[in-house]
Amino acid sequence: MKVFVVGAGVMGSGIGQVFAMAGNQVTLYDVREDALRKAREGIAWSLNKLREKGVVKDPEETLGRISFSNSLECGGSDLVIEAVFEDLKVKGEVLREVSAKTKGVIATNTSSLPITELSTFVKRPERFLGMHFFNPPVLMKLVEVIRGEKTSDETFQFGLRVVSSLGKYPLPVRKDVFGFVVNRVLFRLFTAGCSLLALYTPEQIDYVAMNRLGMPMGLIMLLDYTGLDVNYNIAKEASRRGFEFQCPPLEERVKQGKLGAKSGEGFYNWSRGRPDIRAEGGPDPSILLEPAVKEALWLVREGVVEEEELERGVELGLGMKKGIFKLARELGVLS
Ligand SMILES: NC(=O)c1ccc[n+]([C@@H]2O[C@H](COP(=O)([O-])OP(=O)(O)OC[C@H]3O[C@@H](n4cnc5c(N)ncnc54)[C@H](O)[C@@H]3O)[C@@H](O)[C@H]2O)c1
Repeated sequence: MKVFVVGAGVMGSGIGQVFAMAGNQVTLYDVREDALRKAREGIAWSLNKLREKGVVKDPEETLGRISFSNSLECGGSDLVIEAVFEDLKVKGEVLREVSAKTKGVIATNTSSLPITELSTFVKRPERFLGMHFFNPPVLMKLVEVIRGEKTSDETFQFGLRVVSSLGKYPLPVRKDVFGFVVNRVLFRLFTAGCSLLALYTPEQIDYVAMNRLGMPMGLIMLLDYTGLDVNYNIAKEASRRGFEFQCPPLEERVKQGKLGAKSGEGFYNWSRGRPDIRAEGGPDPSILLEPAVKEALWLVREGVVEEEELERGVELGLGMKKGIFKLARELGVLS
């Protein structure tokens, strides 16, 4: 298959690499030459690491399947994946241009913009869908495949098949809801964690998230790690689109210039690297989990996703040891 990836940043370069590793012919396009150079270096480095682990046989051959281009000549592609900045205007312009050049399927890797809204920029909205890869695409086994209101059944099924062909799990998101599935669940966990900051320390909350909910990193630490400014912007966008994701302590810190790991301080001090979590007397885990369970139930009831799919998606996307429903039953949140 011929795949054209627009935007060679963190996600675009990873997505291009994944497609090349699965034997596809890939063109990676960016407007910035330095982004293309960095992408080539990053992919070459990663392929060599994967050879050491026995995952990739011939890094040179795999890299040879990727062309790095500053020309948006995507005609003849079977699939175009848009992975530019998370900005409606930028994405709109790119999609309009791409759609004038290809009759192939177009997918967006957006994490928070509605697929249906983005589909207004393309000529054939029935051949448009969401393909939400997780970071880093090479290592994360999950891809949410999102059906917009106008996506045809054929395009949706094509998206699911393509993701399977990459050796990843395609999580079918049958309705275009804000944040899709895994992030909606995560935002509910964040909101619960944030509200408990009035009563507990970040360490106490994170200790429970890691040791009782089986998360690989504590919730408050994850906010710091992914960037408080990034999460603050997502929270604002979420509220604007009718999904309440509030965290006043987050806003306070952003206003003080504390942006998390990247600025050296957020809820934690990162000056000596990733903080150690040792704490006693944290919250009851069911209080942390309950809003996420309600969200998961809503997603299933609304026909967005099926229970087993959601379980698998949360395990793979959030790295949780158990699915949300299983955990909820064990903790007595669900009977
Ligand atoms: N970073 C993550 O953790 C993550 C996870 C899932 C989804 N996403 C989504 O993936 C998309 C890309 O995010 P990212 O983290 O890779 O961003 P990034 O900033 O690393 O990369 C974006 C790239 O797009 C390029 N670009 C911008 N405008 C362009 C244009 N008009 N034409 C061609 N290239 C253009 C930039 O030069 C840059 O190289 C966003 O929609 C984001 O929401 C990100």
